[in-house]
Amino acid sequence: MPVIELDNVSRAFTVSTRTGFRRTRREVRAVDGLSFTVEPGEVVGYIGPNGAGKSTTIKMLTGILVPTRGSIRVAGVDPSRNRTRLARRIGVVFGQRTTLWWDLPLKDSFAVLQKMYDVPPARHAENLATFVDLLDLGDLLDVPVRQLSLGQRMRGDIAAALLHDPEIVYLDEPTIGLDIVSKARLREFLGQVNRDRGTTVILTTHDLDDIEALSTRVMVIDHGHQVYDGTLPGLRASQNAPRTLVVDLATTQPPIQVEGAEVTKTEGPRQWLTFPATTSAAPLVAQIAANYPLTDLTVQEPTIESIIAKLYSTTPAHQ
Ligand SMILES: Nc1ncnc2c1ncn2[C@@H]1O[C@H](COP(=O)(O)OP(=O)(O)OP(=O)(O)O)[C@@H](O)[C@H]1O
Repeated sequence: MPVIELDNVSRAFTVSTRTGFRRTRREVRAVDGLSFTVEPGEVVGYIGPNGAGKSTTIKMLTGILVPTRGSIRVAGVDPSRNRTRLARRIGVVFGQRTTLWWDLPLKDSFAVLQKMYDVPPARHAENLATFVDLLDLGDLLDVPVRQLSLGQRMRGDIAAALLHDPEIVYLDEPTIGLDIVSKARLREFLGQVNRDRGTTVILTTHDLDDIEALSTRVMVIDHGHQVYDGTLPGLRASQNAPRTLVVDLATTQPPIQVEGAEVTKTEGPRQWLTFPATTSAAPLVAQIAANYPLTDLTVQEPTIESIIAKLYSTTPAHQ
């Protein structure tokens, strides 16, 4: 049974703008007719350009915002009518803000949360020990939150969001501003929590490496509409973005002639050829090997960045 269900959900805002002495009111549909379900244990990457409606969706899922139209159920309840009850079953992390108490040492914030969520002391101690170990928080527990670096604070925030064993966790830009090592560590931790505890994860991010590392499913939203829902390989295939053959020849040559592929770049004896995603690379490789002094060769898949950019540019709202 789905743990999250949205049925034709919309949320509009009235925005007033002023030009000279005239004030005009305009309706912005941040989310417009959105329907989807999420099964327990899924890790869904929820992506879209700025202003697409991602935060509005997450706010409706946590019950902070009420939809203008449509219905939402999270863990079997309507979030806006059961906000307090639902709070025990969900965890939320906003990369840009902390939910920890600024002046308290990290461990005191954790203690407040234990009381707030009424977590049995033994369970709290067990979770704390696990998270301190996995997130390497041992030396930070006595440090006031305001003295933590961004990466340290983020690890603290993620532990805080998970201490009460939520079934669902919403992560809004959890790796924003972190260095590569911290990002990798956080992704590994989140993957482990999902595997070990079956926690459902909704991940909003502009860092597509987060999605590649963690998500089994990608949902793309643009102008409040869903424009894609499926796997990452499926997203690649749907956009039919060309693949690239990187060919190393024994000697520098003019652009080589290969039927079904086109040279787009040369650099000394190396040449780059693009070919349609629907074509197999094998006959191209055979052609090159038969006609040129081939020494090495690799096939490059299109980057997700290029695929997503293509998807945004082809959605109706942009045309
Ligand atoms: N409280 C509000 N009042 C008026 N308009 C709003 C409000 N909140 C959001 N909007 C508008 O709704 C649209 C969607 O905003 P939302 O914050 O959900 O986008 P987002 O996908 O999270 O963007 P970003 O990636 O920039 O965080 C935008 O046009 C935004 O200006």
